Amino acid sequence: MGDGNNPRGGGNSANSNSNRPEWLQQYDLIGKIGEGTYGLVFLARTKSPSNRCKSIAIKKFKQSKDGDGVSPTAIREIMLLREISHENVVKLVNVHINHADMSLYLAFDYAEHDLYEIIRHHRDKVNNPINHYTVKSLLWQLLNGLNYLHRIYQAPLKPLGDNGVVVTIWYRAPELLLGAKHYTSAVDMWAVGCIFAELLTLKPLFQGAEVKAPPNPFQLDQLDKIFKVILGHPTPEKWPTLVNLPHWQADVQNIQSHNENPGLYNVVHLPPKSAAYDLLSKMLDYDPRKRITAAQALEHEYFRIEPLPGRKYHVYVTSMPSALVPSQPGEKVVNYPTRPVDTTTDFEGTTSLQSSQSVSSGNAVSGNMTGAHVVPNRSVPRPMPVVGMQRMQPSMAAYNLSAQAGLASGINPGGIQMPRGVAAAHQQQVLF
Ligand SMILES: Nc1ncnc2c1ncn2[C@@H]1O[C@H](COP(=O)(O)OP(=O)(O)OP(=O)(O)O)[C@@H](O)[C@H]1O
Repeated sequence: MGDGNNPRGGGNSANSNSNRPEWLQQYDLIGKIGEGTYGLVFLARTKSPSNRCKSIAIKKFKQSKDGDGVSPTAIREIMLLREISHENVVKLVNVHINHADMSLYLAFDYAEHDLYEIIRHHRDKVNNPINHYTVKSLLWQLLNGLNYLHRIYQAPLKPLGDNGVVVTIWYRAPELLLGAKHYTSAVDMWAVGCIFAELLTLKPLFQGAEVKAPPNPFQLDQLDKIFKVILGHPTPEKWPTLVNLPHWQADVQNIQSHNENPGLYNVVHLPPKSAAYDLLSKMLDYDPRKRITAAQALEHEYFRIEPLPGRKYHVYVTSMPSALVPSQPGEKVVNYPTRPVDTTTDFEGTTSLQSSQSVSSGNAVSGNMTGAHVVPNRSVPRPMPVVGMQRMQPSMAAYNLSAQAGLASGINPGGIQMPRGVAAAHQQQVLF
């Protein structure tokens, strides 16, 4: 891409003869690093003299379904992201529209690691739990970013779409599984609780099997895992609004047939009187109205006792984020793997016929190559996408609230030229 013709500037593209827009020339494309619901994500390096070799994550949005310009989803995300500035939330640094085909590219600060890789490293490679300081630091940073987003994006909360599916099933709050119609900040806190437990045990806490068709929020196996395996089934005494949830009424027999549970503390191997367990159980309170908020969680005793959490992702010591620096002198430094990069895929998602190779993103700046391997296919659910010790994507609630708030007050998303069809789509968004 560097020469405006070749997407990688290194001559190894499958698509070297396509016409590249001028803005692409400020980057060297390294390769594909991920794929989400809304498009592909690439690692690139800036080429400007002041910013030489700064790693950037470029997210290319899929075209809207009708092929009619930039999708309302993308516009919503940009509007939200432009307002966000927080040390624990990944930063949007640039927005580009390729006018030839109206494709949209968002450039973010690059997050070197993610929780999935850290957990996998401990589980599969080193066979050791993550140290308490790191768990606490990751959790604190996650809560700090989330608290910022929840402060910014408050009620009214976004009604869910028809099938209500918004969060990877393993991290989905019970009220959503039982058919709640609104996405709330309490939903995020449930997911944080699940992630906290997973950081402690290196295993997803509630690993239900998802039934995808027909689309339905009611996921019996997931509810089973929560009610039967870990927490016991909820009662209207403890959760009064439970009886109003559509699937509680409809499937009450099915749900209530389970009684036994081993106790959460046994599963996460925490003393029941510990501060860590107290915080975890408050994040996993069935009643969303009683569930601890991000602000309350940050004030919890767990974060006031030793080891105190490392709070800033951008303070690097021996080129590692502070959360990953061991707390005790003499404690072993863990060299976490950096994000794998598929150097064979270009911005069009076209895979070259060249042999597949992977660049350690951590070494990308110095140009080092590692051995050949491709980006692992993460077909199973993984820790909620909002998470990353360096990276946090806003919650869906935040996205949608931003869209509503922004549109209601007439905010233009950063002077972006609106392609055909976007204005009409905007109008539709404010109607729900
Ligand atoms: N700023 C970033 N730095 C490093 N990697 C990133 C960054 N943004 C995204 N990625 C990688 O790209 C993947 C896809 O990101 P994307 O934001 O498109 O989707 P997601 O949030 O993972 O999932 P979904 O959008 O489906 O909820 C991520 O899982 C991550 O591996």
